[in-house]
Amino acid sequence: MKTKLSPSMLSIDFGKVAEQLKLVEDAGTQYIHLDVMDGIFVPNISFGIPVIKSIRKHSNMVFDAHLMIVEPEKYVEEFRKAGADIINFHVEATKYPAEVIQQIKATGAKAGITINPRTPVEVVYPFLKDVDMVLVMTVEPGFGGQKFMAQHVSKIRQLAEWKKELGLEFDIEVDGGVTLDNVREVLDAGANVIVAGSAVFGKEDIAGAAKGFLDIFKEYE
Ligand SMILES: O=C(CO)[C@H](O)[C@H](O)COP(=O)(O)O
Ligand SMILES: [Fe+2]
Repeated sequence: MKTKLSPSMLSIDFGKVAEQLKLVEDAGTQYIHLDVMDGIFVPNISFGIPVIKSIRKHSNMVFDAHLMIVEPEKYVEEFRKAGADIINFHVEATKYPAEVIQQIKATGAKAGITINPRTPVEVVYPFLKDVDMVLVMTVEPGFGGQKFMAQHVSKIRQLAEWKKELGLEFDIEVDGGVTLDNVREVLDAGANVIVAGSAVFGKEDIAGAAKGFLDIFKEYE
């Protein structure tokens, strides 16, 4: 499985969105991570459907939406229409995870299920055969630029084991505090979609930072 970089737009300069998206896309970045926050599921508000719709015109990257919102089932179709290619929702945010997965797939998007640091990885086991992606949080969701919580790498390892045991193909995405210094730890554990916000858009040389990750990924091909 080819490893993908998914830089988080949370750390982009919102006055230079098109320009900075182009920098990472030209560097070879495949995905762009879109952190949607509602101020209820997480104690922060970011951006939503109209912003995603607007930036869709400026990028051909795969739009990897991370919905940190309660009752994601109310908005799945709208996020898909706005241009999301992958829709990740939190298992903690809905009473109906199985239904949300089917709802996402019915739109033609890929379905991802996400777990907070405090959620045991076993919670997603019943859904593994149905999802395209599992997103493991390595910070408390809500803010960029936090410190990587290394104790959650074991969840990635467990998911990689289940994937092998069950003969499944889902992606394992990791999100929160990932840098050039710790990315090998999550790649070694089995993650193949790497979110990095402050470690890409927070850097002076954005294209160079993205290339730094992509060069490390080559070691794993
Ligand atoms: O979902 C998120 C926060 O809730 C972000 O994707 C994540 O924090 C990325 O930013 P950084 O790499 O700076 O930690
Ligand atoms: Fe995220």
